Amino acid sequence: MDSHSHGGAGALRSRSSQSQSPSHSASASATSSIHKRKLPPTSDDGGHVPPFPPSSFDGALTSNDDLESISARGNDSDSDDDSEEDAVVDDDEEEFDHDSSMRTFTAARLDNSNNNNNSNSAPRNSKLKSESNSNNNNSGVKIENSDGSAAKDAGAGGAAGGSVPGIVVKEDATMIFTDNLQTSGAYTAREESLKKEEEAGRLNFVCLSNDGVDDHMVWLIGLKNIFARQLPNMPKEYIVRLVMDRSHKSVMVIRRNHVVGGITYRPYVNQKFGEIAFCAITADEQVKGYGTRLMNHLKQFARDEDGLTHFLTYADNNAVGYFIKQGFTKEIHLDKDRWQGYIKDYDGGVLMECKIDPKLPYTDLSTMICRQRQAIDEKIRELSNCHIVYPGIDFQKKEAGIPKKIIKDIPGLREAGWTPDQWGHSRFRTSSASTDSAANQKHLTAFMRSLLKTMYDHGDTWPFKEPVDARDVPDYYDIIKDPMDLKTMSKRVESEQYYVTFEMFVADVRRMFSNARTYNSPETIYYKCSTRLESHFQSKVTGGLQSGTKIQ
Ligand SMILES: CC(=O)SCCNC(=O)CCNC(=O)[C@H](O)C(C)(C)COP(=O)(O)OP(=O)(O)OC[C@H]1O[C@@H](n2cnc3c(N)ncnc32)[C@H](O)[C@@H]1OP(=O)(O)O
Repeated sequence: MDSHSHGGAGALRSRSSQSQSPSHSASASATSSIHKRKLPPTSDDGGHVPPFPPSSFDGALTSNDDLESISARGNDSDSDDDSEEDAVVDDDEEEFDHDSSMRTFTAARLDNSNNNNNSNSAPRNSKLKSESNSNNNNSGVKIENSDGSAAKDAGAGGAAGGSVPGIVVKEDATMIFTDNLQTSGAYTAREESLKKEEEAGRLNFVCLSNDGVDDHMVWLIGLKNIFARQLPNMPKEYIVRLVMDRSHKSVMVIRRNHVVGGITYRPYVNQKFGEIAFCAITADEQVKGYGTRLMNHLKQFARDEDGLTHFLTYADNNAVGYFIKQGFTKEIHLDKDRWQGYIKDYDGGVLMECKIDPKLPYTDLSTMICRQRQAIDEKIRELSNCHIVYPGIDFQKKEAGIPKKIIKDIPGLREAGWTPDQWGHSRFRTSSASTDSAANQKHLTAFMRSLLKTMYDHGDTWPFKEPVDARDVPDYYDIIKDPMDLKTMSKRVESEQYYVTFEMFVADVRRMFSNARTYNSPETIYYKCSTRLESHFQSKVTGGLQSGTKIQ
């Protein structure tokens, strides 16, 4: 990138819109002296300026200077620069003054410059973040049948959810992805709603160049005004010149016959790439999805009408994020022979490239994404039952979190892949399959006692025998909020009342080991002891269960 310096402050301008930082401005320039566009010898304009202004606008805009002369004037001084600009865009300034959206932007910009002298990208980004977050939150809505009862078949691999009373199956994927945009992601939702606006005729995307048609000229001037406001460091003459240059085209968002924003680009048809010169959305319509939809229309148009395969642009530093989201990269893969010497260089910007896909339905991406999500959802349904919602259990508790009655089966547990041989997750039963709960408790206590003994006998037990003494380890209880040790567990076992299920006992053992690994780092002896003792415990549980006591 060229980084020539310029004599006068008035010359130091870039396309940069939002960054008001003096340092940024001082390094940023897009005046003709660094504007290195090299017109291709075979170019349709052949290097000469297209007729401008069009006949219908005679007198409205009077300057059609070439860029070199703009640069020369721009270099003079601030006041020169201003007066020159005024001479060129006097009439347009009128429009600015009457454009409330522009006033809003100016106010916002002043606010920003008060709050943040270097760049307003931070507040801008936080706004973007919060918007997208709120959208994302919406997308977390759980979809179930509205009546909560009409369960549907779970699909190929699914359980027979439809026939089980009380089971709720999430709504059909088609419904989720086409009728409920909240679940479809912020991008798709925005694209879809703008598409609907287009279909209803309230929004239009048009691609025009300076063709002399009155309506088109009004729109082009509206777009030029937006660029001039949104890219304040760009010389206004330069904007006028490119927007009205007949070798450039502009894709515009038109709402209620007013321009909301647009992109001006120059198609290099022979080289099959386009150069995006300017891109902006009017201030009070930004971050509503127009920029994305505009880019999608541009890509579709440039591919289908101009036969382009790539776009290049010098993205302003503070707009790089936007361009990345539109598929642009900083790596330029396009053969240099195709573009070097053709496009304009800008300071304060990053050269970025976007490959235009030959097949993608750019203006209907939302439908494509919805279908992809639907296909993935269907695949997940084939492999899992996670869309089936079971009614749950009536888990009545006494004080100590102990079930009043034994729960025979938890709905959905077996369907989720649970098998009775998974230790630690089952109710304790002796092999005698006694239904006498007192006898069961006795067997359970004996089994737990034997497990504690085998741990006590193990050589790695010493760190776990007693509760950790806070005098020895002052911060232990700051970090470990739920301590456990073998002595405490022994007391609980001997009470013959605490551990009424084997899971409760196993939970305490696991907590004791996980505490040790939370507080201590892996290379410590405590950590290693916990790992070894736990595996010893596990093997004893398995062995004990196999030899007479079983859980189910
Ligand atoms: C080549 C050049 O012209 S470079 C100069 C680019 N133009 C400007 O900087 C002028 C001021 N800015 C604008 O006019 C607009 O904000 C544009 C054109 C950059 C973007 O248009 P918008 O309508 O605001 O974009 P849209 O609402 O579609 O946002 C698309 C995504 O880009 C993000 N985005 C928009 N602007 C920016 C930005 N400046 N930086 C980072 N991300 C951005 C949005 O948050 C959104 O992200 P999400 O999909 O994750 O929610």
